[in-house]
Amino acid sequence: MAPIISIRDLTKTYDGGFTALDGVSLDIEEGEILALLGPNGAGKTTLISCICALVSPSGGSVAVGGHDTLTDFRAARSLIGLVPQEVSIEPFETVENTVKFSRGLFGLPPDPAHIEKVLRALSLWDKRSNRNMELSGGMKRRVLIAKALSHEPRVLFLDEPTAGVDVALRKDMWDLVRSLRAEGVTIILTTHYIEEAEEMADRIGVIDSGKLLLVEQKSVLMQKMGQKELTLHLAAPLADLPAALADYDLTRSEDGQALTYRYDTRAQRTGITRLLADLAAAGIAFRDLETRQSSLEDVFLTLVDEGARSTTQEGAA
Ligand SMILES: Nc1ncnc2c1ncn2[C@@H]1O[C@H](COP(=O)(O)OP(=O)(O)OP(=O)(O)O)[C@@H](O)[C@H]1O
Repeated sequence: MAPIISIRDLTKTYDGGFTALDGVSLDIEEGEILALLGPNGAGKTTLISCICALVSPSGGSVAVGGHDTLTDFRAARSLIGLVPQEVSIEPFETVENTVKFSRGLFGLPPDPAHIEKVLRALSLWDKRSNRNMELSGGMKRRVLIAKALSHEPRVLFLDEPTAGVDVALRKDMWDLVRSLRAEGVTIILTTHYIEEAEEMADRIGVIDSGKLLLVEQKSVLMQKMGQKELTLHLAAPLADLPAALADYDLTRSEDGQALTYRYDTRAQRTGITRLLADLAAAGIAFRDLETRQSSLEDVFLTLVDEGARSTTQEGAA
């Protein structure tokens, strides 16, 4: 099946000369939840804004549902619901009218039943006659989501939807995201909460300095996370790894005082028993050991760190 969003070689250089996107290519499949992770200033909002045609790219192309966002803007935009990071709603308008108005902006006929469904799903039905200015911060965020869903989009963008919201609202939001996905809506979210991406996403993309460093199925990343490290602090420093241990995924510390063995926690055999026997046979004794589980956060930090180093090297070359 053709991807619902197809991004090719997208670049964005802002007027001041800053390059916020640097050759991003990505296909997003219909019905998936994609989480975009990246540090502050990585380019996540710029990417979303280019896909939603709020920011004009400097190069490359984006198609949504087969419609080019530049040459076929209206058709592309009508498929998209966007929940922006910043809360911006008309303070004196009522909740219900705000959401109805949003639907009208897309040229769709009124559909009170749909508006009611959306407001109920977001626990806003009881507040429908309140003015936006009378709502709490969390409720205003819900109104933004209701607006984004008012025209029944096939793709929903959530730009840091849970930044600064309480646990209950966060849970509600994720329930809603799950039910939308069940209806076939494609969801792209940015978040700083790695656990959230871990829980919700089908695929995870890591972006830094305007470059997409990785896009991977969560299950594949989880496999990487399933890695554990066993560090052996040796009784005496080791100058070189003996050839008898060459088959193990072993790293010698710089000072030769420690050996680190990486293994998959879900593999049938970890290989630790055999390793310890082979170490003893090679005459290598250890005085202490520790184990450590790598997390998605480790994977993320390593990628961002490696990305930063390769960018510095490119700059120096
Ligand atoms: N209108 C603009 N003019 C100039 N530079 C901009 C503009 N908007 C964003 N930038 C710059 O582009 C880079 C990427 O910004 P962007 O908002 O896309 O990052 P982000 O990944 O969404 O960050 P955060 O996690 O902090 O929201 C930043 O260095 C930012 O300062």
